[in-house]
Amino acid sequence: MTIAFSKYHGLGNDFVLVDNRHQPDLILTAEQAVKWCDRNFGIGGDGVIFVLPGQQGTDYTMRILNSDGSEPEMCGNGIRCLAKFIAELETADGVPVAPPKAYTIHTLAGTITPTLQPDGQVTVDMGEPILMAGEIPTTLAAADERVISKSLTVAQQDWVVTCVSMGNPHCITFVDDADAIDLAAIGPKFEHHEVFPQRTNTEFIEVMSRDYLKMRVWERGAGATLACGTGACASLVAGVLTERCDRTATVELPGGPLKIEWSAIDNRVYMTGPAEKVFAGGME
Ligand SMILES: N[C@@H](CCC[C@H](N)C(=O)O)C(=O)O
Repeated sequence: MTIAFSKYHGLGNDFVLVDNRHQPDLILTAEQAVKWCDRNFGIGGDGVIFVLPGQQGTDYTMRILNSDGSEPEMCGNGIRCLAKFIAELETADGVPVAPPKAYTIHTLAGTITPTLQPDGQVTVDMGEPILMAGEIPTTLAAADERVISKSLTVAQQDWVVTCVSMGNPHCITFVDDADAIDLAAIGPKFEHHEVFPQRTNTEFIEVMSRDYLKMRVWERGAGATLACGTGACASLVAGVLTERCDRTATVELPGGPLKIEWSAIDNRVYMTGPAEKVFAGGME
């Protein structure tokens, strides 16, 4: 059977999008998703994203499989791509889509709301950051304590880390030179460290100014990627918690910049950035 797909990316964090609206179960297995994501033998991507019927009163449900087949709770760049994909599907169904247009999306991290903007960007209400160690999860502190500037030894080096969940776990470390980090060598050691029972995404952040952060990321289940939306949000939160940056900042990733705000009014994090369609096709 041939399954139709569309390929999108958000700042080079690339995904294969699948229309799964007609049934509640995923139409691909984790093994198929791994093959589809293969850059030599498949379509190529950091993950496969499925749009399913809404749950609990939401418009739609998003599920995602990382390129290693594991299922994360949320994906920031992916949900911007998903919003554009939904607009594509609705337009094909004859439903008019006029930005600004918001969709409520059920995810494993709760309800997330992306809004298509008239300029083509997508703003996402990413919800409130989760700061308690037990909920991130990490054993770096007691379950009901925050993990702010804690020492962690990884690969015989001492690091100072702050941990934040945006529905998925992030370990943030501030460094003098983000470009000097050997991601392929150190990233897996953070990802699989015993203090992260569900593994972790890791962000290496260089503070350029109070409103400009430079970030490189090693993603759980996907490795080094060109951008990570939840990671950019978590890093901004970590920057505020450690008094390194303002509540609104640009986070520069290898794939380009994201605008991030952690609102002092409602405690929610807002992310704005692009999402682009690359091509469409069919896969066995
Ligand atoms: N790239 C994504 C995050 C995707 C999930 C991540 N690899 C995980 O396992 O938590 C983003 O833009 O947020």
